[in-house]
Amino acid sequence: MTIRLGPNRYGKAECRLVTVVRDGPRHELTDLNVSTRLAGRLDATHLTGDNADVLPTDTQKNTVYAFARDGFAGIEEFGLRLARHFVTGPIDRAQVHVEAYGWRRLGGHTFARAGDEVRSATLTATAGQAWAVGGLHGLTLLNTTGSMFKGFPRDQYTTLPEADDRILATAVDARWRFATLDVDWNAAFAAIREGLVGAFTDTYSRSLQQTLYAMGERVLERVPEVAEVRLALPNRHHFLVDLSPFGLDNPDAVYVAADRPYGLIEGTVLRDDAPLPGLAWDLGAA
Ligand SMILES: O=c1[nH]c(=O)c2[nH]c(=O)[nH]c2[nH]1
Repeated sequence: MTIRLGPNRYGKAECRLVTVVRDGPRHELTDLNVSTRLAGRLDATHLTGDNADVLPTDTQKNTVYAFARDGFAGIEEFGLRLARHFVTGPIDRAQVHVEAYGWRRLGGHTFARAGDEVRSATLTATAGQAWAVGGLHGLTLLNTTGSMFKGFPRDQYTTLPEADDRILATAVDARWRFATLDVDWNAAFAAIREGLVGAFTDTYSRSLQQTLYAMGERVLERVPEVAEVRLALPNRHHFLVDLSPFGLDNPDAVYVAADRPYGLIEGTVLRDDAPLPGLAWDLGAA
């Protein structure tokens, strides 16, 4: 029997980091969660415990804080700078994942945490190349009309009535791959978010699948730097309550907001001429 070391990587997970830019009375706040992952020639530490090639995860954490000292032009730029820094010597691949929690401004120096919405960025570097993936998670959207679901096959297990007008709700989980690193990151994020929300709002939806495609398509139409959009949209079902036991009708007024189970609609929308993803999505095996 032969046993060998398979794919491996290591890093510091979830470095929580808040930055304040104090240019005048109007302060800027960022609230981040940064994770690092390094991979390369790391056989020795696993096989013999020789740590000569192991940059401590504690050092990685300190580097994250030090690199934040002078601010950054978007979390993508911050992650890219860090990922490139970590690629040296035996480390031939590095990935930095940054999550940014939203804060709503209440005043010059006062903020309120803004819901569950999270912006993310995953930056991957090798010695010669780098890739950027952005993301938006936990943005819950709901249309009270403009959505139907009908024409589906029926068999002996089908109970779902056809819906001409239903509530459509989802919590957007989107990631997109940039074709280039020459990007105005914050402007791109704003345009992408607007594209996702705009397409959800505007699309007369015959299925959440159709809405998913429209959302990805809108991003690709509006933001030329994006090559590919991956979406996972939970269908947050809202079922009409049967009020007939109480002698009442229900003119599309009262719904149960179901928790589980939920439909999960997933899909990728991409350009025909999208460059190959390389390590953008996955740091990969050695
Ligand atoms: O938009 C929808 N897509 C489905 O695939 C599906 N399946 C289901 O039960 N309801 C819905 N709604």
